[in-house]
Amino acid sequence: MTSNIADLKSVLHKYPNFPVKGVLFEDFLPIFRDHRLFKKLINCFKNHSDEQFKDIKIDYIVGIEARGFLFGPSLALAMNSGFVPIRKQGKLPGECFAVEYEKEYGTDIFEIQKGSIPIGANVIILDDIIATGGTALAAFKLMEEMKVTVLEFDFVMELDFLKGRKQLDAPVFTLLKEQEQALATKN
Ligand SMILES: O=P(O)(O)OC[C@H]1O[C@H](OP(=O)(O)OP(=O)(O)O)[C@H](O)[C@@H]1O
Ligand SMILES: Nc1ncnc2[nH]cnc12
Repeated sequence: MTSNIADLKSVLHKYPNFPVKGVLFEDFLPIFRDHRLFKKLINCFKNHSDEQFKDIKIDYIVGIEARGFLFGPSLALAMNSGFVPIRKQGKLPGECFAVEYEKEYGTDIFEIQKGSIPIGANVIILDDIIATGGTALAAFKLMEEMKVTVLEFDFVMELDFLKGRKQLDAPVFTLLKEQEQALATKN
């Protein structure tokens, strides 16, 4: 596991002042350019879930637009779970639950299709990064509307200094912890 983590971390790239001035943008897209790293990413999350939820069926991976869509369906397939998307407003047909939220660099509205997850199902919410936690909290609120159980939030990266996980009322697992980011941003 440790060397897998180091391999995955080695290809991450930071872009200062993107998409707005003052934000240090964490890009995890290079992971997908190498199928071996992509496979490691999926295996690491799957191994974690197998250990963490030995006797619990994870019914659905709920992926957050857009980057949660890049690896959510692959992880769901590996875990024999379904995949359900949370999308930005106006993209999903049919009746939806909606919630407005604030993130590190702006505001948005999320939607999920009513009835896309059965009441009482066990879900994991998946995204690339937790920054302020506004996005993840909005996803959680949608899960409350759907009356499902959030077993965990899973992220690839976390901006510790923004303390986003404090907002969340469910366990948080971050595959690649990024302790050094606070320093990088201040410099
Ligand atoms: O913890 P927060 O401060 O809420 O920020 C985290 C969110 O921001 C990014 O998404 P973004 O809204 O940029 O959308 P995208 O994935 O569609 O580019 C990222 O993929 C997370 O979803
Ligand atoms: N610093 C950051 N890098 C990448 N995605 C983000 N989403 C919110 N903050 C971000």
